[in-house]
Amino acid sequence: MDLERHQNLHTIIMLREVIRKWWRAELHLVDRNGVVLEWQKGGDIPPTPNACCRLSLTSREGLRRCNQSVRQLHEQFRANRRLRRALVHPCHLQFSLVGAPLYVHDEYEGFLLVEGFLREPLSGREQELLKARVRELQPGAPDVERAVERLPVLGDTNLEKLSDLLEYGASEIAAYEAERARKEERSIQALSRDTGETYRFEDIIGRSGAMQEIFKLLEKVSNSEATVLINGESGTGKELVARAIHYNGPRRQGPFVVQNCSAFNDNLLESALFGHMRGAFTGAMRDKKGLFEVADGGTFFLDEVGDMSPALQVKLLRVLQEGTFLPVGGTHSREVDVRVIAATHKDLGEMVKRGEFREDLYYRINVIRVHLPPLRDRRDDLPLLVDHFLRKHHREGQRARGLSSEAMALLGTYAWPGNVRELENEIERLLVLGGDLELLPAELISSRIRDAVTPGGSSFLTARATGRLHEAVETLEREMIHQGLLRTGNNKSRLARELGISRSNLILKIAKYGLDKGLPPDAEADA
Ligand SMILES: Nc1ncnc2c1ncn2[C@@H]1O[C@H](COP(=O)(O)OP(=O)(O)OP(=O)(O)O)[C@@H](O)[C@H]1O
Repeated sequence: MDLERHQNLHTIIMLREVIRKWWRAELHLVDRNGVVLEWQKGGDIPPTPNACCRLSLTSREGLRRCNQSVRQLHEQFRANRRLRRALVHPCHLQFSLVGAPLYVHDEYEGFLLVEGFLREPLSGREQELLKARVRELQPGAPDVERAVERLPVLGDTNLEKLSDLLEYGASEIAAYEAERARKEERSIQALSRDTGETYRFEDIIGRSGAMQEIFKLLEKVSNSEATVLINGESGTGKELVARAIHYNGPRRQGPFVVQNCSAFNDNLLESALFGHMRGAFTGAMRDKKGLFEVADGGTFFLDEVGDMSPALQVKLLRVLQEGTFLPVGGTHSREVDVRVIAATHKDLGEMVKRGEFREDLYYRINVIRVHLPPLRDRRDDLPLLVDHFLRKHHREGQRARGLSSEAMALLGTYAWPGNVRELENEIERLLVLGGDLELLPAELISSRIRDAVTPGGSSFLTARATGRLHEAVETLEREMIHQGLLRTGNNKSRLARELGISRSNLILKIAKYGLDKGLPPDAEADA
């Protein structure tokens, strides 16, 4: 357990300040072995507000005695797992310690400690005795008189408050660690999905006839080593399908490498694909591996293969036929074992006819063809995809269960030029804007989409004549409040008067619809 990290938690920093200010005492974290984190640093002990403790801790013998007291308290906690409340323990020099045990995932991890306070004021004689003992530890120390005069004294009530604060600090650390574990678990899951499971066929969503045909084909394709050509408009899921083929096939343990052939100019693309030798061109300071070598033993997804220059088409053909290539500036060819999956939104057959794409390469990569239909041709898949993306981009604690029937109808009418990617982005945006709404209303859909479906856009709200009445009423209510907040500059009293409802009712509705984000401050409330 990294207690250093806990030192910097906001709660712990605040607690430390409060304890210093109210009781002139110091908060420490003690680890599961009973070691005070800050006292480990040898002579580098941070200044504690209690000057007597400071003098004691900076002497070897004083530090030993303090450590001993801390260890005794630690032993009590360790020996009894049922002790979950703060305990007070005597220290030397007539001081006391208080500690609250820290349990993370039900394991004892140490305790929060405050040292250096008296339980009762000292009599004159006791003060003299204390001064003498401090001087024994630190002969010649100045200001011992003053240090003893300013000692913090904590009666029962104060000690109770301090104990509560320490227990609160311990519970905050435990909550922080629980949240961290949850996050780690989530990112491990995400990582493991990323290395295979995400790309199961189940993650390709679609039940339309066209998609059913594709699934059948993918089952066969994955188990083979054949080169695949995926055809489809941008955003139809070409890369998703390529990954699924790789991660469901015999090369799943090997790398999956992606390169978009339209992203670079010819020279850069050649060097990216095949690598280069040092000095091959200005700026080539050292040998560099190409992506074909990186993909050795795995799959190389070449996106937009139709944008490759004729010179590179020749090189690609050679890798496909012989498994060899020459790095830029190289004299010896290299050998690789790579499965190629190529993709394009262009009609390669037509390009061959026009002489823009090599015929031999076309036949070499077109062994198996997968055609991904655009979203507008498989609208049956829309509800499934919407549902999938709502789940994919749902944030913890968010209420959104779905889209209102009106919103769904709107999406169903749109032409989706950007295909599934555009739909995914739209759902992600709706989830952000929808705040805590259970059903995401049509009014939140991008104006680009609304205008395309119902030119003029805003007529959508008034034109509505179907669907559930309570949904329609909620949509209208939300819209009126939203517009009103913008119009009045978040003046809730004025808006409540305009709407004919009480201010508190308005505030409740604003919270219900998640409209309180991004508005200017309510000047009246501030006043
Ligand atoms: N059938 C599908 N099921 C689930 N998600 C999909 C589907 N099709 C596409 N997506 C999602 O849409 C987004 C775009 O998909 P992808 O990048 O695979 O498309 P592409 O055809 O390769 O696009 P481009 O040609 O622009 O590179 C990704 O987030 C992908 O997960």
